[in-house]
Amino acid sequence: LSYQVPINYSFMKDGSDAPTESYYDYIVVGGGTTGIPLATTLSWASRVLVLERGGSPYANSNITNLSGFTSGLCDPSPTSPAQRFVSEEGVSNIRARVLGGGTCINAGFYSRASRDFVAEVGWDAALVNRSYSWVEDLLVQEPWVSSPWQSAARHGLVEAGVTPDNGFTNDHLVGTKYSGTTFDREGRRHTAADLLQQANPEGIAVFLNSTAHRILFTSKGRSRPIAYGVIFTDSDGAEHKAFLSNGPNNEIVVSAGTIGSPQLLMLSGVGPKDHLQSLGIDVVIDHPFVGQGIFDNPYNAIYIPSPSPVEMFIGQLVSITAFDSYIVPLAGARFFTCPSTAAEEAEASSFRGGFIGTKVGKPRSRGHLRLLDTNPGTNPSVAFNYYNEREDVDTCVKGLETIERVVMSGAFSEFRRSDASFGSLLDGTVEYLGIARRGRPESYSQSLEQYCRDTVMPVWHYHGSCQVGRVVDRDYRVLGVDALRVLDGSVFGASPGTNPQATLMMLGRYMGVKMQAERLRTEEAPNWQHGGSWFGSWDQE
Ligand SMILES: Cc1cc2nc3c(=O)[nH]c(=O)nc-3n(C[C@H](O)[C@H](O)[C@H](O)COP(=O)(O)OP(=O)(O)OC[C@H]3O[C@@H](n4cnc5c(N)ncnc54)[C@H](O)[C@@H]3O)c2cc1C
Repeated sequence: LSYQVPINYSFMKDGSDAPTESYYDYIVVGGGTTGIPLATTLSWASRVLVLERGGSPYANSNITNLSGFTSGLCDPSPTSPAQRFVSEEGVSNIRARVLGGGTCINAGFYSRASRDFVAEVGWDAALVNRSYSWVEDLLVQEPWVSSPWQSAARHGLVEAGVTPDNGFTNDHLVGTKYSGTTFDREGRRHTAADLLQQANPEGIAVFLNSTAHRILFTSKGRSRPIAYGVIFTDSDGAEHKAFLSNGPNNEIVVSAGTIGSPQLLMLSGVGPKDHLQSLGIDVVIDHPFVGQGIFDNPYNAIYIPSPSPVEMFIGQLVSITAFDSYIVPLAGARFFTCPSTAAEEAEASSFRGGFIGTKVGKPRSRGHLRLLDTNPGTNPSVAFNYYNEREDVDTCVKGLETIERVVMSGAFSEFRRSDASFGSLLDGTVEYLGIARRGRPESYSQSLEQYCRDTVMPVWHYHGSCQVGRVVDRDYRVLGVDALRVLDGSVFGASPGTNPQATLMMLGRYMGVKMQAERLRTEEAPNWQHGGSWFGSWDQE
């Protein structure tokens, strides 16, 4: 792959250049982590349209360079690739809005799902391995030891008992490990959008700044509704319609992410009947579980000011404990808060220190998502119900106890002030995060449970709003309707055991291979003959 920026794919256009009406074999809504490898793969035997509400990642240095990571997350503009939302419990969160989706704004940590997870969801293990390898060959870099802080954290984790030391592996293993990263040694980010270099340019169209408003269904002469098109608007607000060509295998695939996919289903009349009717949405099918059961991995970090300078470090080192928590060190930048004054900016640039956080690996707490209005640009209202379940709190507390052993280890002593007790670090983190202290304990060291609840933040790995068995079947087809699938992080009923980007890119490739094989089995030749396509008009340019 080439990593020159900006990449201008011949098939990537602004939505304002889209025809008013056009026809495809597949319409993929959401050019993100899962949607791009899917569309890229399908483009070799079909005509595929990708609709992405965000812009191109290639001209934005906050995306393309590691040094822009925190600035990118703090960009509050209406077109920011990192769209913010606040959950019903008041916890600030982020969703992607850019071609490449979450891979353009994430921390780059790359780790395969556990073998148990692959077996539980019933995937073909050989194809899973081939699909992971496809992604890894194209995007994933081996980690490297870049700083003494990183090295001290690693040895501290082993000293704290998170063993064995597994060295470098992309596999999900209990112990401490380095994993792959989508940043290279020059700090350049490699994203799912780069996978489009593998697409067949004749078989794919990508429209940017194109927001899907509604999936069109018909029940005419049928026992159940079938999806046949998508209405979308470009950045000027002009409306376009994309339709499926005739063909038994042609489908719409919603890959708009854990927030965007249930939102689009509901806007299209697929969701809990009472909720849709309360917003005046015509019900296509009563689907009570759309948006229900959403979850996020709660994460609690501890800020450790350092007496020595610290280089920026994210997303390569992790400890996976036997009690299913993830201990994640990050350093060298002011993570988790966005400077809003000149003084805070100055402080951010002179930042010295790091964070060690604990994430509940398999959260039990479940929440819900509901629409606030019928505008696809409005963030739905989401409750994750962090720490509603006792087991999640217990896992957090055990994680904090592990972090205490890391911070107080001999290996880590160079990066901890000599007078710092664990309790003072907990209280210092509460100050750093700007949490009001009314009703809080004298010191959080006396109540780790309360620390878990008071300082919970997301680690942006939410899933579960269109779960297999409740909203989609095991092939990700939406139950009760035809020609419609959902494929992205929303379909998981449980966490893949690790950070999801590896498994979602793998899943896009995996399903692309399977869907293409199904098509080729039932058709004699690639389906190039359908009428009314945009290909004609582009060929004339
Ligand atoms: C800040 C941050 C850090 C993270 N760090 C890591 C990490 O280090 N490692 C890791 O493995 N994971 C990480 N993650 C999580 C991971 O990136 C996400 O889980 C993953 O990218 C989600 O993939 P997806 O395909 O479900 O959705 P996305 O990649 O979000 O794709 C959905 C796409 O659909 C588009 N869309 C939505 N609605 C519409 C619509 N109506 N019309 C058209 N387009 C639409 C969106 O703009 C988006 O591009 C992180 C996430 C964030 C936000």
